[in-house]
Amino acid sequence: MSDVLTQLQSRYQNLAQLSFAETDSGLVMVTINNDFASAAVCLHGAHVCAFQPRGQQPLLWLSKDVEFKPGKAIRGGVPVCWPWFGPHPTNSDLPQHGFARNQVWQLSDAMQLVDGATELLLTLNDTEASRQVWPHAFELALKITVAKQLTMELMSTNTGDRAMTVGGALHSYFEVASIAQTRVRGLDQVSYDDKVADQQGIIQRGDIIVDEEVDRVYLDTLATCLIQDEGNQRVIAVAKEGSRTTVVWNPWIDKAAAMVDFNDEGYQTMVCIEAVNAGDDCHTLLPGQSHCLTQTIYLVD
Ligand SMILES: O=P(O)(O)OC[C@H]1O[C@@H](O)[C@H](O)[C@@H](O)[C@@H]1O
Repeated sequence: MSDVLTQLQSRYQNLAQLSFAETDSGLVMVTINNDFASAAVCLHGAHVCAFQPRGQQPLLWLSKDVEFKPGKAIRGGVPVCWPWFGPHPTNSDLPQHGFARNQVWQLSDAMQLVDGATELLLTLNDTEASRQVWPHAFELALKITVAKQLTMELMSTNTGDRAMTVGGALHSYFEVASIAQTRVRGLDQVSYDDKVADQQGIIQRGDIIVDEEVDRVYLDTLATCLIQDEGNQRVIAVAKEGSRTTVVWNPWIDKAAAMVDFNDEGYQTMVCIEAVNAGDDCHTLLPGQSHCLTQTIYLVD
């Protein structure tokens, strides 16, 4: 057992809602169980791997071929993409979706709230290595509240002495019974860039139906999306704040097959709805300033 695991178990021994374990590769996983839901959070990437309201099916999709490896992003759940979304704008040698999802975060605080929900605070600060990739002093904090709904608040703070510009995403993978019986509502009439067709400024007409590879950047939208998961007879709501960009992604057959950590059939039971800061929706923070990107997911009653 690693020192980190022993320390966490001792520090939170009185918080019965939490338990700690390690993957074979040494990543620390926090499991949360309360009256409302269960969840699992990996300290590697501050990655929510699972969320399941009591008596319900899981809301988040995790690849059956997921790899828990130091330095590698976890396939499924909610990767935290930061401080940029997608490829780095000027240097293709830098990692896609930034570096935060490949770092080990600290569990800075955990508590039971008065209503019985659980709150975790995970933090990541700049290091010598991060400053070589991205030359800024920062604190990144992810507050995760596990209740009937799952709320993730990603707070970026400039702790340095010059301006920094942050983009990123809460890149949530949702589980559906069958993508053929799924619709995504909430983006009707919104303009989007289609990364598959390499076309800009297309207008969404009606609901989104995923019957091919979909990789779309919806612009200037604050909308709550509703995933109508007919096969499970449920509707998952995905609400957000601090983001005017929503990405909808499903890799479909060929791209799923090309990813070693994405099981070949997995595209049939998932869709990503991502709360994003990208393009002109990035935020320039002066010293001491912060930006908060929030995503909340829940089942519609
Ligand atoms: O494989 P990654 O780096 O986790 O990215 C997955 C997908 O993430 C989405 O957000 C992008 O729009 C896609 O283009 C990308 O393929």
